[in-house]
Amino acid sequence: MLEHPATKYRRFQPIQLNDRQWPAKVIDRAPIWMSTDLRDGNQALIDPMSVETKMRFFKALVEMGFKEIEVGFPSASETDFNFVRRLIEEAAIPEDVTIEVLTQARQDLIERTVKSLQGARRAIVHMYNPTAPDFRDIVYRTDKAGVKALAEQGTRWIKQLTAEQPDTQWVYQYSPEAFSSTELEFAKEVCDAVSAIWQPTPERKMILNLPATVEMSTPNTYADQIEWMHRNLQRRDSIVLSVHPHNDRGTAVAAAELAVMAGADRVEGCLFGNGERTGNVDLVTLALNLYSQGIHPGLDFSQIDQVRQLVEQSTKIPVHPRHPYAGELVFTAFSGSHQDAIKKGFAVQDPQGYWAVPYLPVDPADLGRSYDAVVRVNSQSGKGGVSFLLQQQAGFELPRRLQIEFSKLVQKVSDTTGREINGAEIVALFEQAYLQIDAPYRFVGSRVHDSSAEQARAEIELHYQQQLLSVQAVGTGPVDAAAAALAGEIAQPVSVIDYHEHGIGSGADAEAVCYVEIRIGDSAPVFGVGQDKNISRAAIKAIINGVNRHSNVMAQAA
Ligand SMILES: CC(=O)SCCNC(=O)CCNC(=O)[C@H](O)C(C)(C)COP(=O)(O)OP(=O)(O)OC[C@H]1O[C@@H](n2cnc3c(N)ncnc32)[C@H](O)[C@@H]1OP(=O)(O)O
Ligand SMILES: CC(C)C(=O)C(=O)O
Repeated sequence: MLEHPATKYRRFQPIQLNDRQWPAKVIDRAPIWMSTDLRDGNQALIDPMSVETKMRFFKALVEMGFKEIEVGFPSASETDFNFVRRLIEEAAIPEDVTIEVLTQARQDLIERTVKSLQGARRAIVHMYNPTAPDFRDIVYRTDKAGVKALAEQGTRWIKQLTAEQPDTQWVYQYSPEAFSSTELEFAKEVCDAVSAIWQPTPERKMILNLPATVEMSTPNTYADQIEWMHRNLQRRDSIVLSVHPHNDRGTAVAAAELAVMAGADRVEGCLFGNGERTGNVDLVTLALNLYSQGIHPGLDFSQIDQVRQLVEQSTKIPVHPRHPYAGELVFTAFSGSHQDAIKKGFAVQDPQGYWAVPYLPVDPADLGRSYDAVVRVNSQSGKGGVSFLLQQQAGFELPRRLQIEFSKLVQKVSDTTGREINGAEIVALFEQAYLQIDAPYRFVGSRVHDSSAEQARAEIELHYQQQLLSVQAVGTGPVDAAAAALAGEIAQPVSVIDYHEHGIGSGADAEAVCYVEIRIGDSAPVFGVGQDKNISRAAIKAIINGVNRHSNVMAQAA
């Protein structure tokens, strides 16, 4: 890299628009969307789409709700020409959808373009020519007058040729290519000259599309340019003002949003930002940004994974796992504090109320994404994530101190293996550590007699060192009685510090789970967990489990 990049790169000059209005504007409805996936997106692919792929993509765009779809550049290739013909001949274009095609301002190309549209009910013919100084000097070796004359001439050709096919309802779109690096006064002069020839009316509007063909400035500058055109263009009431941002600086979404605040009625772009170089503006992000503000975008992304698959298969370009709203990882938290907040958010989320789950800007379910991937556990995770998965996968709702203890175990495994621990593995670890412990004592059976409101007698049968034992005691309830019975057996006091229970499942499959924290003698407290269809048996199993775990800890320490 250069030490002094200013010797090579010129700074983009800001626009003098001191009374700009757009910063105070709020977007309160969706713009008109135009998908150019099948044109700008397609022209940027290593392998452009076949007719079949385009057809599948077109149908999916229609299902998503797009009403304007640029389907190709029919004068460029047989594939594009044939695709347009097929759409028309197979009547594949719904009544409320308008197809659009692109052409250069060249007579032969315009003729072929208009020909491709024969029989269309309604069509947008989109003509472009570059207007910026670099293009004038380097590519066209002409001056402003030459560029303007080309735009005017091309418009006349289109007007004349489309008039010969009066059964089609024609809409004309003009783009001063490289608008955002064109002198504003000159861009307006060319656009005004074009609209003067086409003569749009408020009832039969034309589209003026102002592209950031290469994104050159911060989005506020693009917004200034759009507001200036919006305020100064002639025949504004007969014009649909459209924007077409590219993403060279990575700010196309912001540029499009500010441009809508600045007066744009319409946005052209591609799904997930496919398109030339760094891509066109991403229409999925734009639409879902609106959705997350409570504004319906008029596009349906309720099966976002299917949309992503369609785009990946058609373009052969993967969508980044961190792509807003659609990436594989964007509704996933690995880190402990995020998981903790998400878990608490889900616990209090009112299904009918405003969405307020921390770290999740929208409800994944609205986009057809499951909650399964919301929390994933690795060495960066804490108790919140571990207990969330344990609850989600197996229904266990651990008390807080047990969450802390168990998450340390999971973290140790994750640290040692150096990888993610999935939900099934977490459940297996939990069962191994807390449920599948039946030595030295194995529960065989139990009976609890409530002798009075304050007293219960627990009789417990146990298997111990290949013998069947029977222990019994009286306590204030089944838990207290079971603790006393086990205390007698191991000849040490067993005190219950904490007790929790809950149900898992429903109907005939319902089970109770009990968690006890017990202290045996003066040693450190241990947890015991018991699960059974009968709640008293679940509590007794939890005490036995705690005694076993204590005994195993002591054996390991010895
Ligand atoms: C910003 C954008 O995305 S614009 C869309 C770009 N998309 C595409 O180019 C994809 C489809 N294009 C193609 O397949 C080809 O370019 C074709 C078939 C349309 C034309 O191919 P060719 O005739 O071989 O010419 P090529 O594309 O090289 O065009 C260059 C010539 O067209 C002229 N030209 C380029 N754009 C335009 C335009 N918008 N209006 C008028 N003339 C133009 C150039 O000045 C150049 O003229 P020259 O030969 O006199 O120097
Ligand atoms: C044809 C125009 C709108 C274009 O694709 C661009 O400028 O990027």
